[in-house]
Amino acid sequence: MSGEDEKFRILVTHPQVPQEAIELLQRDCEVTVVQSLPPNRSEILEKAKGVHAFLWGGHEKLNAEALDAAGPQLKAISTMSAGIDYVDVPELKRRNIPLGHTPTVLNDAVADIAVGLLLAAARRFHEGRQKIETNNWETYTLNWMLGQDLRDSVVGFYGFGGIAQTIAKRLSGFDIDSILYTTRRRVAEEIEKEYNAKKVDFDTMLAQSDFVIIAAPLTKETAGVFNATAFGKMKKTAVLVNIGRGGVVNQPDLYEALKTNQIFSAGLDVMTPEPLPPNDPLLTLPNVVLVPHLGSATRRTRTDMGTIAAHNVLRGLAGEPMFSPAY
Ligand SMILES: O=C(O)C(=O)CO
Repeated sequence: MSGEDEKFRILVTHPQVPQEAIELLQRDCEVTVVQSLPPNRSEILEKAKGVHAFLWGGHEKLNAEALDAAGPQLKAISTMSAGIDYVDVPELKRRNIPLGHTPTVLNDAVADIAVGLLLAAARRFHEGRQKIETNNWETYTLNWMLGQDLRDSVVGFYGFGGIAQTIAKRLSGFDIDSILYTTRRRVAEEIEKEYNAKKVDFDTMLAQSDFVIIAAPLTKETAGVFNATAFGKMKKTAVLVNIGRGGVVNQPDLYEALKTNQIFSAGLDVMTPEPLPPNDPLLTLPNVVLVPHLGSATRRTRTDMGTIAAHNVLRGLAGEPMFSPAY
């Protein structure tokens, strides 16, 4: 489109999408930004009417209702996230609407959080703080608050894509022994060599790993696979880290496994539901470290995610392949 009256119209569905992204879109398009925080569904639906693209800034449901609210001229959408579990992908495909998302750019930030959670859970940071707060710092015993070593450990990954490989790169600095990973498809041989990684079945990965890191998206296949049976196959000394999606874990089963010391500890960036209610039983356990889905929450990453989402949208509008297509 060209000329003042014929500009593409884009709805940005979150008021905190970085200014850099808005400015990119504004160069050639007319941009409307949702103002409510948290974004109000009715405001999104009302402002969607007649737009040609969405920059979908939050994790609000992106479904037929939103697509209908825009109308048949809607040509392109990008999320500002790697995970797209809140998107009705079959519905978008049915309508031939290309979808972009923002993987890769957040690999470093999410990997940093994963390593932080792994160390915090292995070395009992949360419990340690509780000991100080309750005046239970036992200086007299040598065997107090012993944790798990990363050195010479076997690290298991459930999912071995970009984020997992970025975690593996960081862990190589901790002198781990090797990596076992469970995925549908084997990764390239060079990658396996680089990280001393071997593809194994789920049960072997669970049984042989000292640390198990969930770095898989939530899909029909991954939902709830970390359940009582899976925890029963893990080492009693194992540490579980989840930076994928809360739904991959059966949370009541995880609670039981931690409470009964069936596994050693867990570090979670993602959980069910989000936000986790303050009275959730997980919060009563000393051996779980929780952070409120902060994986991609760094300034630089957020800006990069916004910019990539904007490029996705602009390319989609131009009928070109998106910078990072979701399908
Ligand atoms: O972008 C995503 O999907 C995330 O969950 C980042 O933590």
